[in-house]
Formats: sequence, C-alpha cells, structure tokens
Amino acid sequence: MSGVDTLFAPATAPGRAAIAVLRLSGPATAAILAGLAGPLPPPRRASLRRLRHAGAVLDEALLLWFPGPASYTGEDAAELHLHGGPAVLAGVAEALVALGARPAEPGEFTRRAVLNGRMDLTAAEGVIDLIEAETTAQAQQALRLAGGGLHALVEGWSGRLASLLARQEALIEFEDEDLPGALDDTVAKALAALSAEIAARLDADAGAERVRDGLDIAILGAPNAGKSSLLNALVGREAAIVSARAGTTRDIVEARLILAGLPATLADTAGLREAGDEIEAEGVRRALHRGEGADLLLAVLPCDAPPDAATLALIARRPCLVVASKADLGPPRHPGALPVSARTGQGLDALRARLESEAAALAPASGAALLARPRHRAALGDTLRWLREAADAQLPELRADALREALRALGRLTGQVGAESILDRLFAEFCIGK
Ligand SMILES: Nc1nc2c(c(=O)[nH]1)N(C=O)[C@@H](CNc1ccc(C(=O)N[C@@H](CCC(=O)O)C(=O)O)cc1)CN2
Ligand SMILES: Nc1nc2c(ncn2[C@@H]2O[C@H](COP(=O)(O)OP(=O)(O)OP(=O)(O)O)[C@@H](O)[C@H]2O)c(=O)[nH]1
Ligand SMILES: [Mg+2]
Repeated sequence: MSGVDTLFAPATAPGRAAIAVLRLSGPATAAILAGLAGPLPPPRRASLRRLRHAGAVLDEALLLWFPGPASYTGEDAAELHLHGGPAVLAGVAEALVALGARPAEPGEFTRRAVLNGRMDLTAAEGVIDLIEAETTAQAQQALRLAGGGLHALVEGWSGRLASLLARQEALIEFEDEDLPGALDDTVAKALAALSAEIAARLDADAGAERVRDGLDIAILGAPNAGKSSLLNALVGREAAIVSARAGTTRDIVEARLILAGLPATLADTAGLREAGDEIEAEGVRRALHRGEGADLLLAVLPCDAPPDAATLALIARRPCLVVASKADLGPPRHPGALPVSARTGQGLDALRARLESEAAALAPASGAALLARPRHRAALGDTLRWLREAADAQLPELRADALREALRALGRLTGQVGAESILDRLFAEFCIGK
C-alpha cells in the first residue's frame, strides 16, 4: 500500500441531468475500475461499459482511464460518465466505497495536482476563479492564471534573482580589499531592472482584483431623492421598495448587473439626513459606511428640490457620478449632473453608458492582467522591499540575505514556499469534485 487514498467525487452539479460525471484519482484506481467494469480500456478513450457490483448492474456508462502521471491530478485517474440520476450516482458511490475509495474533500483533486507538481498554486487559484467566473472578462483572466501565466512570469523573475544571488555570493568570496562591501555594478543594474519590471507589473495589473471581485457601486442621497427608483430602473425589476414617504429604505438593498464585462453590485441605501429614530440612524450609518468602501458612488440630487447639504458634502469629499433624478420635473440643479428620470426613462441609457465607461476605467481590460488576488500583490510588494533592501545594504552578506528573502517572497507566490497553509485556505473555497 502506498498510503495515499483513492478519492472519488461527482464532477457535475447534483440534480436531474442527462449525465453525471464521477471522477476517481489515486493508486487503487485501476483495481477499482477492474472490479467495476472488467479489463481497462485504452488510455484517454471513451469506452462503453456495463458497471457491476455485488451481482447487480449499476449502470451502462462511458468510462475514461487516465494512467498517471499524464492525468489532471498526476495520479492514476478515471472518469465514469453515468446516467444522471441520483439513484445511479448513489449506487456507484456505494460500490466505490466498498472497493476501497473514499469521497473527496472540496478541491482535493486540484490539491493533488498541486502537490504532484502538475500545476502551481497560482494555476490552482485560476481554476477556482474559472469555476466562479460570471463574465467573459473574469473567465479570460482566470484562464490566463490557470494556464500558468503568473507561474511563468514569476519563474522568470526567480531565475534572474537566483543568478544575481549567485553572483553576489561569488563576490563575497573574492571581495575587493579596497572597496569592501561596495555594490557591484552588474548587480546594481540588474536589481534596478528587476525592481522596475515588478513595479510596472503591479501598476499595469491594478484592475485585476476588481475584475475578479467585481465592482461595488453605492447610491447615496437625501430621503426621497429617487435612489430606490433609480436602482429599480437600472436593473429592470422592483428590487427595492419605492414610496412617497421620506425614509423608506433603511437596510441596504443590493442588485447585480454586468458593466463592461465586470459583475457589479449596486447598493441602494437609506436617505442621508438627521435621523428621526434609532433604526433610521443605523441605516444612515450603514449608507455612509457602504459609500466609504465603494469603488464608485452615485450621488442623487433630485430636480424638484434644492441640493441638500449632506449630499453636497459627500460630492465635495470624493469623486461621485452625480445624477439629477426626477428629470421629468425640471432641469438639473447641480452643474454637471446627469439628468435621469426613473419615471419616463429619460437619461437611463446615458447613465448606463457612463457606468460602463467608469467600470472600464476602474478595471482596464488589459487582456494580460494576472495579479488577481491581494496575496499576489502582497508577495510582489515584499519582493520589491527586499530588492530595495539589497540595493541599500552596506555589507555584502546582508545584501545576499536580502536577495534570499526576495527569492522566498517569490516562492510564496507560486507555492514553492509555505504552500500547505495557503492550500488549506484556498481549497476551502472549492466545490466538491474539483
Ligand atoms: N471530462 C473532463 N472535462 C474537463 C476536465 C476533466 O477533468 N474531465 N478538466 C479538469 O479540470 C478540464 C480540462 N483539464 C484537464 C487538464 C489535464 C488533463 C490531463 O489528463 N492531462 C494529461 C493528458 C493530456 C492529453 O490527453 O494529452 C497531461 O497533461 O499529461 C485533463 C483535463 C475541463 N474539462
Ligand atoms: N416624477 C418622478 N418621481 C419620481 C422619480 N423617481 C422617483 N420618484 C418618486 O419619488 C418618491 C421617492 O422615490 P424613492 O425611489 O423611494 O426615493 P428614495 O431616494 O429611495 O427614498 P428613501 O428610501 O426614503 O431614501 C416616490 O414617490 C417616487 O415615485 C422620477 O424619476 N420622476
Ligand atoms: Mg429608497
């Protein structure tokens, strides 16, 4: 026995479906397949087999056999393409347990792929992002990660850093007696070039986290300004309650929409004013807090009333897209405000177009962005700090130490350093069967 379990899990979503795919991976895969379906089919070819266990026929299914290491996990693996009924799946699962396999934990197939060197940590992150992707822009970015784009980039930097370190170590051996500790010219130039490249990448990929997480847009303004009506008009359904009474909305009401290929959450909030009661005061507090964290603010000033102090203060404090609501009742009362009427639909298309262009500006579709997670940016930030430390170091030994730390920071990014704890956190996000 190798001590490694053989795992199985459905790879398709539960429920009624034409087929259900069940995946198996681990050292006992071949023996289990033989027990269930007879002699192994040729590798990576779909073969129709009758699956039997304990004298019963479980299903007539397509079988795929992926001998390791040329499989997704790097281990012997297989897929059973079953008829998609829960009873069929349950029967086969029971047989697999009897034959020595166990159900997989969420993400466990991909974890094995990482541990077997089939993909690095950033590619595994790409796989989960791909499963979660709701828009094309998200899927494209995830696919770049899953395909090893970030891994390749970081490997390139690590290679250059490793040869710099080797040179620095050689310099320590053959130190110039007259210039002890002086920064070697070649090392200095290479350090500067590497730092500049990493910094430029951080800059270029500034929108990548927004692509992954989506945009947060908050609608703020006085009570009765028409905020909830605006939300409903933008998403095309009655997501929030609208009434002529000021102070209708208290809790935050969220609705989703897609802007320039990015998923966005639009948050309708309580009207800003000196609240009449405790509940409304909490609503106003939540509104302001949501506004603080938002990527984009829609400040609503109605055309049938003078601009209120709270909304004007907000506009003065940070950039807002100012909407002149209820434009059917008169001209805008604030310079530059976009006239919109939720009642007649006037200005809605213009507002949507503005939202699209703001979204595109917040998360530029570079077509090459890779730094999709805070973890990625943090590791590169650490790398840059150690590179600066290396450039500033007065002693050659300290310079070599700083270069080693920079290498470790890059290693953390791809999972070569400290992968286990990051894997635990990452795979907690996975669904079963991935
Ligand atoms: N049916 C099915 N569809 C699927 C997957 C799967 O596991 N099963 N995938 C799972 O995520 C994705 C495809 N990813 C995969 C990546 C590598 C290998 C694999 O077996 N690679 C071997 C052999 C390649 C070959 O056939 O030439 C290798 O790279 O050595 C399979 C799927 C999406 N579609
Ligand atoms: N004429 C006109 N009335 C509007 C328009 N939009 C909203 N209203 C009316 O204005 C009133 C307030 O609308 P809401 O959307 O509930 O306003 P709100 O800003 O969400 O108000 P609170 O939740 O109380 O902060 C309702 O009676 C709406 O019918 C508009 O474009 N034109
Ligand atoms: Mg409201």
